[in-house]
Formats: sequence, structure tokens, C-alpha cells
Amino acid sequence: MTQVYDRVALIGLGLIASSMFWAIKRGGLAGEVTGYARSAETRDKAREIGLCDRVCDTAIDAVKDADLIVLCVPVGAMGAVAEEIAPYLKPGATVSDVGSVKQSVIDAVGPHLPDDVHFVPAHPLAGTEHSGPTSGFAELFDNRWCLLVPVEGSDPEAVAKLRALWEGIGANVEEMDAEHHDLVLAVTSHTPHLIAYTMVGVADDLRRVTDSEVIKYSAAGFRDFTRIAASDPTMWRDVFLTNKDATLEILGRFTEELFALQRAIRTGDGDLLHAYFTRTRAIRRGILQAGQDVDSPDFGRGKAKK
Ligand SMILES: NC(=O)C1=CN([C@@H]2O[C@H](COP(=O)(O)OP(=O)(O)OC[C@H]3O[C@@H](n4cnc5c(N)ncnc54)[C@H](O)[C@@H]3O)[C@@H](O)[C@H]2O)C=CC1
Ligand SMILES: O=C(O)C(=O)Cc1ccc(O)cc1
Repeated sequence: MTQVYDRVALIGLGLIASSMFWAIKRGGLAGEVTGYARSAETRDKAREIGLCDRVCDTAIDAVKDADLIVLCVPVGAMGAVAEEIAPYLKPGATVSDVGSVKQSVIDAVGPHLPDDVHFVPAHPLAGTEHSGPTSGFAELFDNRWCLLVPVEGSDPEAVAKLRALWEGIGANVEEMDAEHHDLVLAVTSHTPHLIAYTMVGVADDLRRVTDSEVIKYSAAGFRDFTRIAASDPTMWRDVFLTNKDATLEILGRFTEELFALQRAIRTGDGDLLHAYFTRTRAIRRGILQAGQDVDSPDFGRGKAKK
């Protein structure tokens, strides 16, 4: 494969950065990849497992000569990291990120960047419930979506180069504006995560059902909830604090529907329940007809499996 950037710097060496590193290496997409993590423990671990060509002790050292800098820290930390590195960025370099929320990252990072640096926010729609430098793997983004969210005045060449990197990493790339991105993700990712957190919390609170019963008799639905609810608390705290409006809008609609279903159960309105479940079943069948095997581990990956 062809090299896209001479030097790439990854800031924050967790699941996403480590997966990016292994995929960049697999594809030969960069000459050198530098990395920086805030804690000495993470930097030591990264050196031990060969994560990054060079692990630096400061963010400044990592970004100094980089052509692409990718911020891979929790959404709430993006602004502070951008402020720290801004004076040391090479003119003509591109700054990107992988944050799960886009408008707040644009608001927090954009004002710190000098005029001679390009800013192209991004969000790969792939992850796991694991975190940290040892959790990454090269295949994480294969055939998954990566959304690019160019800001006003983003240089088309800088956008095209970042697209080439993500395609080389294995993702299918599309562009979207920040407001729409945050609403789509509130529906498809953020609110479902909150519901999973809540359901696992409810099970934990229910003292009439013991912990061992919850573990022993977990059916598939609840098992999925527990996986999702095991995700990194800092990352998800930041997602809800920064995608507040869209999440609250979807949560408001969700609770209205939930109350309607609750009432139907109380009043014995089987017709309403049946009609509702028929409609939701059709949505899944629509996905199946579109050629995606929802039961396959590839479900949710960008290209339909034939
Ligand atoms: N985990 C997931 O499933 C996905 C996460 N994302 C986004 O990717 C970003 C990174 O997430 P993960 O890699 O999963 O997290 P992670 O928890 O595995 O790694 C985050 C890294 O950032 C470091 N960090 C935290 N605050 C910092 C600061 N102030 N300065 C420097 N380093 C700092 C942590 O020590 C850690 O090494 C987040 O913005 C998240 O929203 C995007 C897609 C999927
Ligand atoms: O593990 C899961 O179920 C996910 O939903 C992964 C994920 C988490 C956060 C993102 O911003 C994108 C993808």
C-alpha cells in the first residue's frame, strides 16, 4: 500500500489510537508514527508492546514534526490537549480527532489552532467495551464507517488525504456536518448506551434478584447490555456532557414511547403492543433486506455482506 503521511502523531494511547497504529502499520500508511500518553504507566506499556515507532514523554515532542496529529483522548480533554500542542504544530499540518461527539470538539479545539494548520474532525464508528493501550487491534476499523466532519474552510486536499488514510486503515468514509452527526449518533449510539447503563443499574439495584442469578440466567439481551455498560466511564461521561441537546431530545422521545408502552401493559392493550412490535420488527427486516446479516459479527460494518 502507499504511504499517505510522512509522520503521524497519536495523542492518547487507548483503544482507538492503538488500533489506528496497528492498522497504519499493516497498510504501510505512514513513515513514522509517534505517540504520547499522559500517564507514564501507559507510555511504558506502549514501549513494552511496540505500540508506536517512538513514544514521547511530552505531547510537544510527539507533534513537533508531524504532518497529521490525531487527538485520541476523551472528548472532554480535547480542548486542553489542543491548547497545549498548538504553538508547536508544523505549518501545513492537519489536526484531526476521533471523538464520539463532533460539535463540542470543534468548539473546543478549533479556536486554539493557528491559521496555517488544517482541522478535519473525524469519528470512526467502531469500538469495543475495552480501553487502554493493549486493547487495540488492526482489524477494528475494517469495513466500518468513518465519518469525516470538515469544518468551514477545511482544505479539500487535507480532507482527501485524511480520507485516504482512513480508507487505507480499512474504513468506508463519508462526510457529514457536525450537527447532523451528533443527532444521528445520539439515536444510534449514545442513547442506547445510556439505556444499557440504566438497565444494568436497575438489575444491580434489585435486591430480590441476586448477583449470581443475574450472571447465571442472563439472556442474550441483558448480556449485550452488560457488555455495553462495561465501557469506559470517563469516555461516556464526556459523551453525555458534550452531546447534551441531542441526547436529551432523543431521551425525551424515548421516555414518551416508554410511557405509552407502560400504559398499554397496565391497561392490557395487547393491540397496541402487537402493532408496536410489528413496526419495530419491520425495521430489522428492512436491514436484512438491504443485504446486511444482523446476526453476523460483521453487522454494522459499512459494506453489506453478500
Ligand atoms: N471506545 C470506543 O468504542 C470509541 C471511542 N471513540 C472516541 O475515541 C476517543 C478515545 O477513546 P478510547 O481510545 O476508547 O479511550 P481509552 O480510554 O482507551 O484511551 C484514552 C487515552 O487518553 C488518555 N487521556 C485521557 N485524558 C487525557 C489528557 N487530558 N491528556 C492526554 N491523554 C489523556 C488516557 O490515559 C488513555 O490513554 C474518545 O474521544 C472516544 O469518544 C470513538 C469511537 C469508538
Ligand atoms: O461497542 C459498541 O457497541 C459500540 O457502540 C462502539 C462504539 C462506541 C462509541 C463510538 O463513538 C463508536 C462506536
